[in-house]
Amino acid sequence: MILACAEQVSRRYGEVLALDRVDLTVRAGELVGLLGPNGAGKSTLMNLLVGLRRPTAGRVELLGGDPRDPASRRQLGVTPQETGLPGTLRVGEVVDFVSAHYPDPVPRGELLDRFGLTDQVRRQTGGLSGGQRRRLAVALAFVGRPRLVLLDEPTTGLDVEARHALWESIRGFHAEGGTVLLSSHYLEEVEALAQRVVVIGHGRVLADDSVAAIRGIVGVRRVSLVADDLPALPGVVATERVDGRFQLLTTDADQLVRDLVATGVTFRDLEVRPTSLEEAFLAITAGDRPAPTPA
Ligand SMILES: Nc1ncnc2c1ncn2[C@@H]1O[C@H](COP(=O)(O)OP(=O)(O)OP(=O)(O)O)[C@@H](O)[C@H]1O
Repeated sequence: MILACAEQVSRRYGEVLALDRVDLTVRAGELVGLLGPNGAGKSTLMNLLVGLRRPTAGRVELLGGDPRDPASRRQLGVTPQETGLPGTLRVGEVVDFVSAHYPDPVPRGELLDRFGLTDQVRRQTGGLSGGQRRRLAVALAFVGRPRLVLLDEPTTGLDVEARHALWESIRGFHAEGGTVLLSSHYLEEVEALAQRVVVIGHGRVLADDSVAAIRGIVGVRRVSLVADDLPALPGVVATERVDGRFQLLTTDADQLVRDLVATGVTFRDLEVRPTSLEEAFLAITAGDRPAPTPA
């Protein structure tokens, strides 16, 4: 059963095409990661799916209806990227306020316990640490026992321990049958939680596949060196020459370096480093673009 979908959705903000003919389907019971660099269009897609904005073109559906219709959002839980909590209200009061909107909310104690906020129940939200505030914002998405939860970069600003605790809560919800769409910059986070990853870059869906398949793509390394010329080498996904340095992208840097040495070509100043997510995807998607002319 499909709980959320976007079909050929585009969204324009003036001159900026934030989403370009995006297709996405989230089925009941899935935990889907939306992965992409800054400005890729993740938040825009989430905002369309929850009815905060309208697509410029294409169609979005949420829980069988139009997301802009409040009835479609009754079984939805959301944590947007930025949340404002009333600073003078206590944590317990905020939870009670949100709970009051639902017929069968998760009991306050249980919710706070699940999100590690039990000791903060009497604290004013204005006095919480950034991480505690974020945990509360995420917890509120779960109050109404939603069928589907959309979390926009839920662990931003959390330290490692808090991040892992939050992952546990999200996993717990999913294990009980809940459906989750969560966005992240971090492959590590998506890997820890999701089975399926949708990669977005420059407003387009670049990949929609299993975590393992995406891992393979993002495992690209950048081997860079200075040389007068280089022969063609196996396993190179993309080659660039910038300021006299060759930049080779490959999924097996060790083998590439062995092959390079075997060619006998003279080179110096060898560097091997991981590519950023953005670089990796640019490289993959630039596959059919001609390499830049040597400087
Ligand atoms: N309200 C807006 N007005 C104008 N441009 C916008 C607006 N919201 C988003 N954009 C632009 O749309 C593009 C996609 O932004 P979006 O926030 O959806 O990306 P994102 O993947 O969520 O990024 P981040 O990871 O930085 O949150 C960006 O170029 C952004 O500047």
